[in-house]
Amino acid sequence: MTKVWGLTGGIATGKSTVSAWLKADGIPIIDADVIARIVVAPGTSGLRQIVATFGSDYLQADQTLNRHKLGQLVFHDPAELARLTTITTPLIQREIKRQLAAYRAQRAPLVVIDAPTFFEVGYLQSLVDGVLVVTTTLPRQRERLMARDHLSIADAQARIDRQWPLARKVALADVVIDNDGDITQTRQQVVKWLDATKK
Ligand SMILES: CC(C)(COP(=O)(O)OP(=O)(O)OC[C@H]1O[C@@H](n2cnc3c(N)ncnc32)[C@H](O)[C@@H]1O)[C@@H](O)C(=O)NCCC(=O)NCCS
Ligand SMILES: Nc1ncnc2c1ncn2[C@@H]1O[C@H](COP(=O)(O)OP(=O)(O)OP(=O)(O)O)[C@@H](O)[C@H]1O
Repeated sequence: MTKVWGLTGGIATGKSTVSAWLKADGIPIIDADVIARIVVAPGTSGLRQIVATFGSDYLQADQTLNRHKLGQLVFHDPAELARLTTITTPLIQREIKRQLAAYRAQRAPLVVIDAPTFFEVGYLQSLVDGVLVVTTTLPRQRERLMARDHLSIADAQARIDRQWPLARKVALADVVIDNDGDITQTRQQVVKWLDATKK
């Protein structure tokens, strides 16, 4: 039986940091952010639908999606974000389920689904045995997001505001990973969870 765990948190709270450790430990990761890129690659119906909805201004010269420009639009306007996710969510959902079925067929003992909007999309909770939520304080989250993505405070806050508050996600967690401190403390919490889950 394959055990399936969700891995989520807020933007820049440390999901990728945690999932990189799990991957290094040989655990298969289904990464929703990676899938979100694949389903809008050149030649896909996802990209065609985005162009039909938002216009060809959102394509770069090489015909790939101008992610920065689309991000500036949708992260500042919930209605525009909803128009985008109406296109992307079903495509991402199909690919997550396809990858999960493949790992189950291989009898992988443990699979992790890493998704920033794990709870927001609604369908993922029914696929997993438990959910890990990586959290930090809001000032730390904003500071890390600004530094990593070279964003202004307003742009960082707009992205944070497009997701559920961290407290709401923490309330739904089976296990909380507190990533407010030193990275080694976070690592210890992940190792503890992994040891318990592998048993
Ligand atoms: C708007 C887009 C083009 C911006 O691309 P960009 O390369 O700048 O950012 P990237 O995709 O790496 O996302 C960065 C972070 O933004 C946050 N984010 C992305 N999509 C969403 C969303 N729909 N709602 C809230 N936050 C989101 C996540 O925390 C994510 O880790 C892109 O985020 C996108 O296509 N989003 C819609 C797809 C989606 O819902 N992805 C989440 C999968 S669960
Ligand atoms: N404990 C920590 N101490 C200092 N910096 C950290 C810590 N944890 C993560 N970071 C840094 O904070 C930034 C955000 O972390 P990470 O990219 O893992 O977040 P994420 O949750 O995957 O974000 P996203 O939702 O955008 O995918 C990165 O630059 C990372 O190196």
